[in-house]
Amino acid sequence: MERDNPIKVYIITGFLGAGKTTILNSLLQQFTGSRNIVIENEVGKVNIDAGLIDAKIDQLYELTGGCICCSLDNDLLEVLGNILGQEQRPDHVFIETTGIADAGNIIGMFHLPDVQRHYKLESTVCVVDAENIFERLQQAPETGKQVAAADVIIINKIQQLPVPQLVYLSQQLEQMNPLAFITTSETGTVSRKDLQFREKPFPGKEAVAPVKQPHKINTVLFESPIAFDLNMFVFVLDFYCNAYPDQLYRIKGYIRAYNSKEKMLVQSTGRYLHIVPAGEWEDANPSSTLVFIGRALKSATIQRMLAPAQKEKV
Ligand SMILES: Nc1nc2c(ncn2[C@@H]2O[C@H](COP(=O)(O)OP(=O)(O)OP(=O)(O)O)[C@@H](O)[C@H]2O)c(=O)[nH]1
Repeated sequence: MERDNPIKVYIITGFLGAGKTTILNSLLQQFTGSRNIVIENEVGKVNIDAGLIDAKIDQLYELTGGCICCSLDNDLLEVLGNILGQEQRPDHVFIETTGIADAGNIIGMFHLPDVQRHYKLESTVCVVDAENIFERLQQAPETGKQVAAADVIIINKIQQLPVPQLVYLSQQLEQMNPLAFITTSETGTVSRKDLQFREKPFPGKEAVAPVKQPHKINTVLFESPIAFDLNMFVFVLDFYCNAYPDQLYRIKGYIRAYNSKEKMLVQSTGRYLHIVPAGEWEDANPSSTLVFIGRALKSATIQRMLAPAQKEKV
């Protein structure tokens, strides 16, 4: 099992024209001195973005005519396999998705055991176009999923944006995805430091967004001292994530599992669900805390959904 020196992966998402390639070029300039590979995905037959990468990189893979989140998912896995066969392995792989990609499905691939053995997903970055993000959120559900799946959100094209609007936009994004770090970019430039994954404290109840915005993306915080039956918990979440992918975008948190001293880290983006032990509880009274991000989520629905997986209080 090879885990010592995994290849670091960065996924760059964002709706069409948000500024993904511009941001990627700016980032690549800061990764000189290491071996970098870029994977460009374009829904059309011709990859325009590939020609726009002007930073020095070691190799460029172009995947065209579909999306690596669905029709070209095997092509992405094949490329990841090919990279491993190279004489000199890269240090970093940057993946620029199409503007309409379901980011959760791509993230899910990096949790496949065979992929995880060689690759480490460092960060999923979502580039947001400050000029039209609210329209995009209403027009395209993928935009909401991209925001929800991100570890880092970059608000781009802010030159023309009055400060109060920028503050409002940041607050809205924070409510949509309280787990992500939010930063801004004036001219498509961003610092490498902003990409570093940092665990953010979980939002308190006061940070949870009401569902009154027109885009209807919100967060529900679930907290309970009642232990979960792990098998049932997996069954229930798997079922709901697959049944409602257009409503349930992301789940993250820790649960208390019945008959286990360890807390379990739960991550779900799109249809994949990943649960791993995460050390013993430091708290004398352990309690599960889960953040749900999605479209028009209601606290009562989440509670009803999880109830069958909860054991009696012990
Ligand atoms: N004014 C302004 N324009 C920007 C900024 N960042 C990118 N652009 C422009 O926005 C357009 C789209 O930028 P890209 O980087 O190609 O966006 P993309 O998300 O890769 O686009 P697609 O691959 O088509 O989805 C280009 O004309 C860029 O020059 C910015 O910060 N400010």
